[in-house]
Amino acid sequence: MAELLVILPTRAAVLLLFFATVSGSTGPGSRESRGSSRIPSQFSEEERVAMKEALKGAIRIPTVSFSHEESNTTALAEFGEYIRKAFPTVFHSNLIQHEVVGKYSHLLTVRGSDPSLQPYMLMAHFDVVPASEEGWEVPPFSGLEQNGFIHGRGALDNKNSVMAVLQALELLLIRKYSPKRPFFIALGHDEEVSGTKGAQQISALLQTRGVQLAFLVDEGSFILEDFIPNLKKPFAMISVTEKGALDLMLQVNMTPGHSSAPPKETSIGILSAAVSRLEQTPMPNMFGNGPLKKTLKLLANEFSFPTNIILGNLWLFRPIVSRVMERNPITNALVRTTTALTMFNAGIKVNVIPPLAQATVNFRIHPSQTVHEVVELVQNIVADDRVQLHVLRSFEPLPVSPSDDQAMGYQLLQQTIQSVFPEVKIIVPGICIGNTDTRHYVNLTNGLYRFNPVFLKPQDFSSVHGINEKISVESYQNQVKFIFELIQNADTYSKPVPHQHEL
Ligand SMILES: CCCCCCCC/C=C\CCCCCCCC(=O)N[C@@H](Cc1c[nH]c2ccccc12)C(=O)O
Ligand SMILES: [Zn+2]
Ligand SMILES: [Zn+2]
Repeated sequence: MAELLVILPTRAAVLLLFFATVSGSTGPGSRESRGSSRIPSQFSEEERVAMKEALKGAIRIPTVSFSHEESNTTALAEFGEYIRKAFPTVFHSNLIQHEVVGKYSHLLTVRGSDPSLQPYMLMAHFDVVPASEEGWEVPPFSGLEQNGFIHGRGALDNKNSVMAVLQALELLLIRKYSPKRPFFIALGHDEEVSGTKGAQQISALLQTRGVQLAFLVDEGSFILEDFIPNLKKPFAMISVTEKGALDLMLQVNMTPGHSSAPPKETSIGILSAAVSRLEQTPMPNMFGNGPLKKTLKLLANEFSFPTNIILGNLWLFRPIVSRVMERNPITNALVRTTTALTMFNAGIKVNVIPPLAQATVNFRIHPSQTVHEVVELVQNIVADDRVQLHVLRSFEPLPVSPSDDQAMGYQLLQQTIQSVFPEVKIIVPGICIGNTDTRHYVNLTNGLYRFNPVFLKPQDFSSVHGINEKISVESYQNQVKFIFELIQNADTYSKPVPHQHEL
């Protein structure tokens, strides 16, 4: 029953017709169709060159999201034209319905030859954060290839995924592959400014159509290398949850006056003390709650003595492990709600005691806390009635998606990682410390997975939203290979028989 594509009556006719109709030469019944027989993920030299050139072209379009109100809309529209030209087979296929949503985002509905199978969704976004040329080895929107790397803003976040998904589908269709399981491709244009015009609208549209997804895959985690001292082997982390967020504005209003006779305390002084208290008082360490325990348990075997024993016996060593994790900013973000002072505004003239001081603090909420709990903690830490708190935006941490042997999305990712990256022996569930468009789809599925099939080192992580963002040509080609295999694996997936427990 769960395998059924659930569609509400309103749009049922249109969508069922689209999913079910077998038409043209690419239909599963036709002689030309490859049906769901396995196609090897081998690409010619010409195809490999075309792949990387297509990514370079995508990077050259400066699809920058500056703020909620401001983005480079000319570039966003150009990007839409670009993908249509780069992937003609996808955009002309009668298996695929293409819709532009929220002016610039793209939703592709890929018909499966077996519409009774529950669809899944592949997600990515093509807007990027701004990049000035300062500090870059090559201009950020040049898409230049140097020493085997394609450079530029979006190379890792997240034009690589947009292009890899479309590229893999293009190559499958060229080989006459006809997917069995229906799926969606959702390409957002405003993820960097929270996805309300893109992903949120796509999600609303799919909800009106009554779509329920088996699972979805978005950005948000990688195959990590050198992130943990003493763990030399790379490990794939599939994020099964994501932190919540709270943007809190702290404000102090005081009577303005002449700076020659200042009061004992000013709005700036009061606010500075408040935000300093927040910075100096970290939110509670929540280690031991949530999926991190499973992550560490799976990683434990990969360490040598005594770390393997320590991580394998958290019931005993929990206090030590949680303290060690606090020392590094990334692992610290995994164990608690983080507090980041990101904006501060006050003062109008050098000789005026300012009436107003404002600071904005960005909290990323640990999966075992709520927005309300964090606001209460902030009130207690600030402990000053003169400091007003205004919630600018908030959302709760995302639910934890299943990672057991019955979880189709997780199992498919795991299986595909094992076949495309045989050198990666460790695959663990994890927490995404940043936010993604995934959260707009919580009503559509409980299988929300964040994973990019790309190797990432700490210095690469710094390049995301930083300088010298780049991806190796080999890495990108493997990403295409991964999607190429994932789509086929989704077509041959069968639920494992649950373990029989002996009486
Ligand atoms: C023991 C295990 C060690 C594990 C190490 C973990 C390493 C972390 C590696 C990768 C982390 C990837 C982070 C993904 C970031 C997600 C995308 C992003 O940057 N989003 C932005 C913008 C954004 C999108 N929606 C919202 C909503 C609210 C605020 C901001 C955003 C972001 O999170 O700021
Ligand atoms: Zn991103
Ligand atoms: Zn980003």
